[in-house]
Amino acid sequence: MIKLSGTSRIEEQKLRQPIVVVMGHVDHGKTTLLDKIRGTSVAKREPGEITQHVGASVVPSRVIEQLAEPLKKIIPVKLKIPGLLFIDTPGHELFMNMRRIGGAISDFSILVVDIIEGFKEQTVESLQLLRARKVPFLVAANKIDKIPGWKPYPNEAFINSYAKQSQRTKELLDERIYHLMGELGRYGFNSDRFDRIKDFTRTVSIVPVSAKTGEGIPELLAMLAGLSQQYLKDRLIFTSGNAKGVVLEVKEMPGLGNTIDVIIYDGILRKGDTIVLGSAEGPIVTKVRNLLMPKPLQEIRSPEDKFLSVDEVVAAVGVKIVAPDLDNAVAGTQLYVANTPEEIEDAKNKILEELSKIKIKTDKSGVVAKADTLGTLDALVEALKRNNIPVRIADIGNITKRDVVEASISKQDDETLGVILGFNVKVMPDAKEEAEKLNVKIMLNNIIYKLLEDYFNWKEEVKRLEKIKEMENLVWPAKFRIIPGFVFRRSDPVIVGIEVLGGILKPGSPLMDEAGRKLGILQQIQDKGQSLKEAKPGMQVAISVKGNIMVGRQINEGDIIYTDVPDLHARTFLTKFKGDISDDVKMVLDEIIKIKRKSDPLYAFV
Ligand SMILES: Nc1nc2c(ncn2[C@@H]2O[C@H](COP(=O)(O)OP(=O)(O)OP(=O)(O)O)[C@@H](O)[C@H]2O)c(=O)[nH]1
Repeated sequence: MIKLSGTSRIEEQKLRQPIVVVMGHVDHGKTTLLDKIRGTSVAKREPGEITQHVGASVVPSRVIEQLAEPLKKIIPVKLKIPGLLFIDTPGHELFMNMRRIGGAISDFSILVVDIIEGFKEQTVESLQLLRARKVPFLVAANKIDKIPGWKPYPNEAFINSYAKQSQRTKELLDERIYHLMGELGRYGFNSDRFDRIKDFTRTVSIVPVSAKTGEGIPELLAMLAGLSQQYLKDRLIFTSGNAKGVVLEVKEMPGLGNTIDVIIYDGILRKGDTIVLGSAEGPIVTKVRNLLMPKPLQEIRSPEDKFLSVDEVVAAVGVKIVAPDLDNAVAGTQLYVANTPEEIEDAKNKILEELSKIKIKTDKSGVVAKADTLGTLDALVEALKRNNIPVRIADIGNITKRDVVEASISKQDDETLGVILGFNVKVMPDAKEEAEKLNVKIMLNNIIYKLLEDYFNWKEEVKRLEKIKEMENLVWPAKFRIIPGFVFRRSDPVIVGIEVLGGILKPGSPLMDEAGRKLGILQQIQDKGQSLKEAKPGMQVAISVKGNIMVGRQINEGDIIYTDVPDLHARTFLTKFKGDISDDVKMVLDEIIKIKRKSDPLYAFV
């Protein structure tokens, strides 16, 4: 007989498997740890028992109890939960944001931290998500085999292996644990090594493990099972009503069409049930044609023979659903079984509400956020909000021409908002063309914090360029002297040789004398026949000045001349660009202010 974890003896079953999600920084060992855990359950599988689900793996309680045998003092309880269901793909953005009504689908989480590296960006991000979603967690302090001097004892319980290490190695490990405790404390979490904790409701457990050697895996599983059974009882009570779940993935399967991989977190799902779920266009109502579970590896006869058709599954389970009309289904959406017209109506409303909450058009001006699933979109929008980045449009799917047009509207208000941020999506060819035409920036990344980092770097660069442009448009303070004997033309335009004494002299600047009398506009600066964009102190150049002036009348050889900086420009230098101008420019500006205030006491008043 084939026993599906979670589907046998429905009536007697009281608690379902807790759903466990592994989180943590890239390369800290999430995948390796999951592989080790999966390997453990496959190795100790009973004939016919299915531990591999669709998108998830189950470690039966029988296996956990067997592993925890040497740890009786730490985990005294007999397990009542049927096992632990691990979501197979690590990646917190999606799974932490797949929500069931009133919380995350994850019942418990493992935060993997490389014991050598300590906390990193995604560790902190994960902690923030865990706190926001109120998900209980423990810390797997991974890679203990890398502690200097560590002697590995494969698949041993940590406490046994630890006891056999040298004093120095024990101390080094303890130091790293204290360090982790400090880091957790910084984010408001009390924590300790699991075997030193008295009150598990107030203290986060740190379990030292090696995903490579398997050391500590017995404790990790025992702690997960013990803690979730003890503290999440109400949440784990099995109900035999209509199934509720979340869609992990939408997949096209040869011969089956579009199928959905679903984690059912509550109730029973049967062949023939009507299900309601979300698509980018609205709720989908369809009927379950088939339910598929992976066959145990040993029983697969051919590549097409990977699945086993079952009549029903009960929570918690990962299952593949075959049904018509799933083409536009989106990952991350809720799924409800609804078998009466009232239930269907109710489920459709819930889906609509969920979709409208996430597909937001909030801020009038803001960035465009696109993601592949509802869960990732939700996570992206939340991260943007947390960083005070306004969002004009958030939607699921690839980046289209319409998104570019929307971004270009925001760009008119604020250059730094004319941008599209895409998480795990593609850019459609016409969108790419339009983006080039409208000069809209598109950023793609599959890690949220990197996407935000890219955005902030780009924003800084845009601001810097804007500043340069704005500064270029100002009349700069400058002071120069007409060199005696270097008058090339007396009027219309005046052409003379000068020496810059201070500030930065640029073409287009209006000029004045030391008494503040206007002297026309500086047209060109030349040096050895070359036009210059600016001249700095010490340079001797030729300039042409247009206006109603003549050498010998308004100006003379040897005169000191200043640029006539408009009031608004002077004030801009003194405020916005205060930190960007040199002392020399500031000194010349002070002289100009003195001259100007003789006729206008409020000039450059800030
Ligand atoms: N020595 C040692 N190496 C480990 C351990 N766990 C993982 N590694 C190594 O660390 C590297 C990263 O491990 P992964 O499991 O890919 O890390 P991850 O967190 O899943 O990374 P992403 O999936 O890329 O986010 C790999 O080279 C692993 O072999 C461990 O306990 N000890």
